[in-house]
Amino acid sequence: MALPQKVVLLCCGSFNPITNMHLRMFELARDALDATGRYKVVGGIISPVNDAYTKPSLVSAKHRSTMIRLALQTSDWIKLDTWESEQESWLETLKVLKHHRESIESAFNANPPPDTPTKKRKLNSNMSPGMPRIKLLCGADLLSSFAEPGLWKDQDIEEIVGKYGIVCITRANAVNPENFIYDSDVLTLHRENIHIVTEWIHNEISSTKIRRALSRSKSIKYLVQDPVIEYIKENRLYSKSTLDK
Ligand SMILES: Nc1ncnc2c1ncn2[C@@H]1O[C@H](COP(=O)(O)OP(=O)(O)OP(=O)(O)O)[C@@H](O)[C@H]1O
Ligand SMILES: NC(=O)c1ccc[n+]([C@@H]2O[C@H](COP(=O)(O)O)[C@@H](O)[C@H]2O)c1
Repeated sequence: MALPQKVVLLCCGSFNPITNMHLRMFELARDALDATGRYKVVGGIISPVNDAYTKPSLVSAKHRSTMIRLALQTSDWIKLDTWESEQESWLETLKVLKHHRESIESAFNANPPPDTPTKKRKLNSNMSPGMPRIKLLCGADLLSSFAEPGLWKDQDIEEIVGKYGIVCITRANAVNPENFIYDSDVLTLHRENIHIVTEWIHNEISSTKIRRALSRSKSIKYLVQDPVIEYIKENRLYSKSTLDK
């Protein structure tokens, strides 16, 4: 039987702030992919969006990254990567995927596992059987944003789904990903590259609701990691007065 394909999951987003659901997405995705026997998830990357994304109430990437780092203290396989947020401007998600693919390939080629045949090492790195592949991890709302006019380039969607693949977690109040894929020719064409993972423990955790609770001085305990809550308090993030500014 063929060895499972190694996979690194990349989740791009605002993380404003990071919630327990962001962390749970990685666990759900790893369980589901590993269970297929075709994949083995070997890593996870969280890439906070650049400040130039200019979403209302987006706190600085410095704060968002620090909160991610604090939240990841309990994970031994998900890592923060600040490359995207350190760029001069906002970057399309396809470019972020490409950057991480290239980093994984150069790390692999610099230090290939001892059992990789020398010939394979010299070939196009994608050909190496042990080379981890990167997939985009997202919620169903991000998948459905593909249909928002002008938001994503058609060729970016085609390359993301055709060349990389998507792991999509179902989300309360978001579209049913199966229906959404059916409505799209390009997503249907690459259906085998889209892994839908059902979150059976329905919840409505979102960063928007966390910010709203904070602005009303309501507790967010058990929805966000404790060190993140401490950091938010210390830096007075998302209070009514700071959000109004
Ligand atoms: N509860 C959730 N269920 C499934 N996916 C989620 C959930 N929360 C966030 N995600 C996914 O995590 C990724 C990053 O999300 P993001 O940081 O934009 O969080 P968000 O909660 O959607 O933010 P906001 O409420 O500020 O728009 C996206 O792909 C999003 O779909
Ligand atoms: N064209 C694109 O590549 C494109 C468009 C919209 C959002 N995104 C990304 O999606 C992620 C989530 O964005 P939201 O927080 O707006 O849901 C961000 O990382 C953002 O950069 C990418």
